[in-house]
Amino acid sequence: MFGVLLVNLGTPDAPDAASVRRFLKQFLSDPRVVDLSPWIWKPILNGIILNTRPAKVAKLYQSIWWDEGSPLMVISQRQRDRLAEELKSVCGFEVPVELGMSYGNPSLQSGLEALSAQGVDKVVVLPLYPQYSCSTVASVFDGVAGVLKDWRRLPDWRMVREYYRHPLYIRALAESVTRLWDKDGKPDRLLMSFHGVPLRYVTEGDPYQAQCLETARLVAKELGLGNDEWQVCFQSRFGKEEWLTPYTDETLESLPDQGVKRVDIMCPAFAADCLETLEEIAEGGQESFIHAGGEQYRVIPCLNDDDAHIRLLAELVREQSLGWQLS
Ligand SMILES: C=CC1=C(C)c2cc3[nH]c(cc4nc(cc5[nH]c(cc1n2)c(C)c5CCC(=O)O)C(CCC(=O)O)=C4C)c(C)c3C=C
Ligand SMILES: [Fe+2]
Ligand SMILES: [Fe+2]
Repeated sequence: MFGVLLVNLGTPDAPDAASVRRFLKQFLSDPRVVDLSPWIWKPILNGIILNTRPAKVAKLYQSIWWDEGSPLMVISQRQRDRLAEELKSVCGFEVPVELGMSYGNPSLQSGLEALSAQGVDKVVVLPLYPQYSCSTVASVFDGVAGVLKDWRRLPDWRMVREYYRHPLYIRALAESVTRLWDKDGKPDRLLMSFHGVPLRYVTEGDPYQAQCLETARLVAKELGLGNDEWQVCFQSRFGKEEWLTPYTDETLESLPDQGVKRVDIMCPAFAADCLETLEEIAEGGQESFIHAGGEQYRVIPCLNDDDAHIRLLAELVREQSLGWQLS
């Protein structure tokens, strides 16, 4: 029987310093995320970051936390449930879909074990990262392989590596924009803000930046935008190294002086709204832009559990499972 492991990054169990610390420790100890030599990185992580950052970041999580839990978790659960419904109606039989997070709970291990317990021996692993990066998708690969290395009977498994130019993805993003524009009009500029990575990862071969630029170009084309009507930037810089530029915060601060007073911003690298979109972009970004003289700042939600997004995810599963005898 075939099933789906839906994967995202993960999030703390609660918006308090202890939970955030536990989450950050696991996340930031992954050499795919921070690739510095452990001799250099471990003392910085354990001595400085894990002593200062959790309390600060816990406050940020508190500002976006929902009654049901962390937005990323709540939305991921809805995506899981809706994808299972969609696959049932497309395939005509039940397809188990489980959630597994790269860091925190539910883990990749619990997701894979839950699938196995339902008799699944063919697994499509679907990381919810449209653009491939070594810091995200490759870490999912490591995580899944790390679980399976202890199993006697391996499932057949395939992983969606990327979907940055899938027509259904591009269309879903474009429709999320036109929904706003048809109702409330166009801005001066559409910003597409992608999560950043250290520039060095890209110079060493990570195709992430090129894939982000291609996603943005295709969305702009789908929307029929001229060159001065849209722009790409990169958010969530971490640490001292140079990351992909232009940085989102600096871009927002510079636009009003260039006469761009009304901005719409979307985050195509995030399949679900989370701390990085609800706090950094929706709260922090708005403040930077208005403070710099901007007049109108609108945030376009992530695709979350939109119908068009769920149809895309089902199609990715279908394409990945072609050639399997499904039942
Ligand atoms: C340390 C380096 C980091 C890299 C490289 C990185 C890449 C990366 N991350 C996402 C998606 C998400 N990141 C999220 C939170 C988050 N990211 C980092 C650091 C790196 N990310 C940190 C330290 C944190 C935690 C918060 C903080 O301390 O600032 C999240 C949100 C999780 C949530 O709970 O809401 C997501 C999603 C992508 C797509 C990516 C590379 C392409
Ligand atoms: Fe991140
Ligand atoms: Fe951040």
